[in-house]
Amino acid sequence: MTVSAEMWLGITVGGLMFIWGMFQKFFLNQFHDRIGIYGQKLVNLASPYHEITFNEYTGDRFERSNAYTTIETYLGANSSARAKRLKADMVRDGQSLILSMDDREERNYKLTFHKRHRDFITKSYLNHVMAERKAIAVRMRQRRLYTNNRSEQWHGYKRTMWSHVEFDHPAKFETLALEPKKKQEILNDLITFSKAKQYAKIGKAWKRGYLLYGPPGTGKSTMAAAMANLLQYDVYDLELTAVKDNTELRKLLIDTSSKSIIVIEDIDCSLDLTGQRKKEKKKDEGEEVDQVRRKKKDEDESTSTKVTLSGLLNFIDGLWSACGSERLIVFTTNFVEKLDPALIRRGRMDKHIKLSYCSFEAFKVLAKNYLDLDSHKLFTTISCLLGETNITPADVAENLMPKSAEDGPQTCLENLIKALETAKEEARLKDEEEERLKAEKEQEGERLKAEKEEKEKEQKRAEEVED
Ligand SMILES: Nc1ncnc2c1ncn2[C@@H]1O[C@H](COP(=O)(O)OP(=O)(O)OP(=O)(O)O)[C@@H](O)[C@H]1O
Ligand SMILES: [Mg+2]
Repeated sequence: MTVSAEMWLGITVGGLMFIWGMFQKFFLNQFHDRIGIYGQKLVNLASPYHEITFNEYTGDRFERSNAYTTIETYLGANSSARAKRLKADMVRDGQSLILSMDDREERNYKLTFHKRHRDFITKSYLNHVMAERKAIAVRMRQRRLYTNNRSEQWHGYKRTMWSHVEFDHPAKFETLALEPKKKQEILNDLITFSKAKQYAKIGKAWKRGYLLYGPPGTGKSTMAAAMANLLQYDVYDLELTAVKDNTELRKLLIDTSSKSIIVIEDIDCSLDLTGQRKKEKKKDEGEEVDQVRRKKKDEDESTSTKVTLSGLLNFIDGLWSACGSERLIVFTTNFVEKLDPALIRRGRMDKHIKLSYCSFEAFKVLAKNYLDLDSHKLFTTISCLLGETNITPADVAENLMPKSAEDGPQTCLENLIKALETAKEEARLKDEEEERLKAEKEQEGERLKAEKEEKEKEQKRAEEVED
């Protein structure tokens, strides 16, 4: 072959390759696409199934699609159970791992359904997924315990009315020592409240007030925490003595989120009967404070820094709360009789719950909690003693707690019996002492009466002699 013949062949082969490339690019690809489209149409015609795809990212926005994240939450663990590539994250307690889909895993969800169910899927099912997703998000979120800051901290760069920490209280209704009937009643009330969307429909703020009263150590604070845990609410622990006036109180309320429980502990100590906030005791240690200046300061305080009863009533009535949001208000007190009736009338404090000394039923809950006991031969003795003396659940719990590793249930129950006997003896001595004081007082009264009578007689006699 000559050089020119070789060159000609080379050019021809090159030309053919080029033409084949062009043919592929412009004709075959289009042909292929068309086949794809028509093929899919044909399959769709034949197949009764429809499909919705939810891509993680839509359009050219670099934001994750809401629909995708909704489904991700809804499917929860299921989606990662099927994924081949997983990534692990440490959860907040640092003790367990959460597995989720790896970033390189293809991210979209496909919902396939029979075309006859199209209406059901697009109208009902997807709405259900969205509603469920909200409920799941509420269940999963880390709840918070808020405490109110003094208003001096409300301004500036880090201004916050409420400071928060993670709310991690272990209290549960199951472990609360209370008569089962009473416990069930409270549980029913709370659950009915949490589902009562009609509150908003009838124009009533979706809130409910609970007044928990009883002696110290009967579980008022524990119950407030159990309520928050049951309903999965945040807790706002409102310290009224740190609130300057009604305006501040209103601002604080506006700044609370929905699905929350606002707790005011020992309400009787924060507000006195006349509606005047009790002044906080301030220690003026060391330096002598100028009397005049101090008087002026007190006057200023009494005119400008107080939360009044009516301010608190407005607060409770939810006049300032956003409608439709779920809020519980809980007051605790040791002295219910000290509270203004207006403050605790039904409608404001819808439910009054008396927490009292430990009954046998309540003791059984504590024995189960602390010793995992359902029955024991010492229970009869304990039942008798509980009927004869007053002891708080806090004291019972304290005695049931093993003091050392060797302490078994028998020892703990014996400790409790000893404590009950001591309490009974102390109560007997106290009663005796009271009786003695009463008798002494009566005797003294009689003596004074006799003395008075004797004096009167003497006076009469003296008058007769004079006559
Ligand atoms: N009814 C109860 N059920 C279970 N545990 C209880 C109960 N009452 C008290 N306790 C235990 O006693 C401790 C003190 O209880 P809590 O703080 O709830 O009492 P309180 O009624 O709020 O008292 P105070 O009036 O002094 O605020 C709790 O940590 C809890 O372990
Ligand atoms: Mg308390």
